[in-house]
Amino acid sequence: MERIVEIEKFNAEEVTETSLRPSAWNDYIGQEQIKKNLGVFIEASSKRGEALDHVLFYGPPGLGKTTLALIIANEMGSNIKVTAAPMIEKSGDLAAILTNLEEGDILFIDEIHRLSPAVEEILYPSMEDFRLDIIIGSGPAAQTVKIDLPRFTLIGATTRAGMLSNPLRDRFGMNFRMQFYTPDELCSIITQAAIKLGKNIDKDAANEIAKRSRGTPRIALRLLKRVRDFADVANESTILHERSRYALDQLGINANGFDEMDIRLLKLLMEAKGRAMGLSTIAAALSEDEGTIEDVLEPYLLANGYLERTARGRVATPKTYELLKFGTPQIGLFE
Ligand SMILES: Nc1ncnc2c1ncn2[C@@H]1O[C@H](COP(=O)(O)OP(=O)(O)OP(=O)(O)O)[C@@H](O)[C@H]1O
Ligand SMILES: [Mg+2]
Repeated sequence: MERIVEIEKFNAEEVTETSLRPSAWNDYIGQEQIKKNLGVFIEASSKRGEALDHVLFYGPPGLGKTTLALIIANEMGSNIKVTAAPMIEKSGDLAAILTNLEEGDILFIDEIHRLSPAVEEILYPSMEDFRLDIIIGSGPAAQTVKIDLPRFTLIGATTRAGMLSNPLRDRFGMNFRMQFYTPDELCSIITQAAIKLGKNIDKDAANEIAKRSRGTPRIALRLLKRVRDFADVANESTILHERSRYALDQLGINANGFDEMDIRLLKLLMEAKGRAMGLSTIAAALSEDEGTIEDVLEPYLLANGYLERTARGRVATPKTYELLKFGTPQIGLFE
């Protein structure tokens, strides 16, 4: 059977990323625990000749949720239809997608926390009973028409797990939280991608990029491309450590991979001189919404010990003060 991969979402980033995206299970580096579990479930459902149970991936952007969904389809030899919640405006849009699926197909919905309540309502029975309930007409004459759907697998992805409604979350048979990548894993991803770009890369150079990538493959690949530009201009066929360090410095990439928002958040906390700061205060000061700070910005800082959550709010850790040279916290929180 020939596989069809339909991609509806086509922004510039997706297009440039596609060429570096691994398509085989073994080329997907890291997320070992997720891969191990998924491997078992995929094998079991294949053996039974059934569709895989619905899967939800959540975690910060660029950690490989979309990539993993495409790889699952590849592994199962299934067709995959890729879409994103903001593209499914009306319940009719979702009904059209669902009725076009075939037995064993995978439907990938990105940013699934953004589905409207009306669309979610249609999704529930579809996920649970593979049945579409459509209401025709209105008022006393309204009728519900039930349409049977083929058994499909829904793969949902979200950066904002907290914004998912409970009934929706409960309907996924498997939930996987994506982890940040270790520098070693990022090194392998960078080296693999460099080969695809037709370049050799020195181990130290790959390491240098890995260290500054915020634990995130998307950032690592972006930095690799920019470093490659510097190497190309210098007519070097291999990306060397010295060149990569120079390029990253020129690009203003912090040695710890912090981006501008990370720095703004950490500086704000350090200005509080060790006093804990509540989420809503931080959100107001940074003009960002609370959920984004909690789900997108903080996980990396928490995972690496730059930030702590206490009962009273967030504080920067001594590691952060040390790193950003801001003096030590004034209030004795760390004694
Ligand atoms: N484990 C991995 N091994 C190799 N490359 C990876 C891996 N994970 C991600 N990538 C690369 O990183 C890029 C970003 O991954 P992807 O688009 O899957 O992230 P995402 O979690 O879906 O992000 P978003 O939340 O923004 O949709 C892709 O181009 C992919 O090539
Ligand atoms: Mg994605």
